[in-house]
Amino acid sequence: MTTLELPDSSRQWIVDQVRSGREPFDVMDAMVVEGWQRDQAQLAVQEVIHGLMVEHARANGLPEPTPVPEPMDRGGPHQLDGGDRRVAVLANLRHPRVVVMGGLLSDAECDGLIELARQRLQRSETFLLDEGVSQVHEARTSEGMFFTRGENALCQRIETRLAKLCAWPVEFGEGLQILRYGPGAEYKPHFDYFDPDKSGTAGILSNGGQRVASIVMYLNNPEAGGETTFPDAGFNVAPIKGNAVFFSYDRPHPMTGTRHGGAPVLAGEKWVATKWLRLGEFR
Ligand SMILES: O=C(O)CCC(=O)C(=O)O
Ligand SMILES: [Fe+2]
Repeated sequence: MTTLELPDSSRQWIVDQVRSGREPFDVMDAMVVEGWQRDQAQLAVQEVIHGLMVEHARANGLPEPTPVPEPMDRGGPHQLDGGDRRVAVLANLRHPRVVVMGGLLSDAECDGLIELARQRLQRSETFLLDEGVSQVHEARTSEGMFFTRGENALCQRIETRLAKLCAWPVEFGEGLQILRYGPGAEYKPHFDYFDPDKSGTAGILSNGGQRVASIVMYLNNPEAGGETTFPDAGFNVAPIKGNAVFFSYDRPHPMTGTRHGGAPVLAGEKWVATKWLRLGEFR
């Protein structure tokens, strides 16, 4: 993070605004009215908020926050710039940090991913970080497969779009994962980051570092069920073909509120593509 020569009085004013619950964008607007350049106001607010978060983490024995992808910096309040496609903002939650996106993928792209994945599906496994192995687990009753990053033209196009939308380098992303849930299948609530206390985690982190964001893209319309749930927030996202849910987590800790699951499919089937973004380059 760049460090600004911020006068103590300005810093204190921003701290007071943020502590009083004012939204960061409103604070920036007020600074612009006072004559600040918008990009300088943004840097100042970001820096002050980051400082407050580090202070809070140190005081409470929590992991310190890392940078995370932020789609809402990429357009206006309703439309995001995906480069080759405009993507709608359908809902936008600050905590947990969730953005529900409309029309991220075209119908043809959804169908294309399903067709490419169908022959390669296997019962999904869960990585058991204590044992350092991946195993079939009752918490996860879907079937799935992984593409490698940039494996084909369709993956490349979608990965380029996601990188643009999230302002996060393509090289920091894992390959797309495709999941199919049949009737009754589900993915019980979990966190997508790797638990720092588990013995298998260090090995995983040596390539790419922590996961910091997930994008779950819906590839079809299940007849009933199959929502993505955020039980700690009481927030559910309907699986609608072409839409997606983005969420970020600035540290591997439940305080991010990003525990989520795939609710049981009640009728029909559910297909999703999941993209995980890492803190660094993933090879
Ligand atoms: O299927 C869903 O709605 C969620 C998928 C998920 O949590 C994951 O792929 O990590
Ligand atoms: Fe997940």
